[in-house]
Amino acid sequence: MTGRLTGDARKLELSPLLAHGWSEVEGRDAIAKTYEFGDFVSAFGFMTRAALWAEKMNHHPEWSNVYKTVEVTLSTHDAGGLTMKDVDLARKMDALA
Ligand SMILES: C[C@H](O)[C@H](O)[C@H]1CNC2=NC(N)=NC(=O)C2=N1
Repeated sequence: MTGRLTGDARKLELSPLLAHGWSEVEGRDAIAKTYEFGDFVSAFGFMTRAALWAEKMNHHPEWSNVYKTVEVTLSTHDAGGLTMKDVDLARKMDALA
């Protein structure tokens, strides 16, 4: 089980994500991003594809959808904070969006 990301490793892994629309969540060891799509079907299609990957990775987002918008928060519940699983899922979601 990979441990929580801390120190230089955390900075190294998070900085590219923070440069691409991800933000650290106040009061939680988590990252979040809001995706805006052209229409509802595109937003839901993204969620569908991302869900299949999340299941394959056995790592699942906390997310919500309102019309064209998908809000995503990632953290590893078993570790109580951010791990490489969150980084990997974030990268995959950005690739799918
Ligand atoms: C039993 C199952 O493997 C665990 O509950 C997995 C499922 N998906 C998960 N997703 C996330 N975000 N964090 C976890 O700790 C986690 N654990």
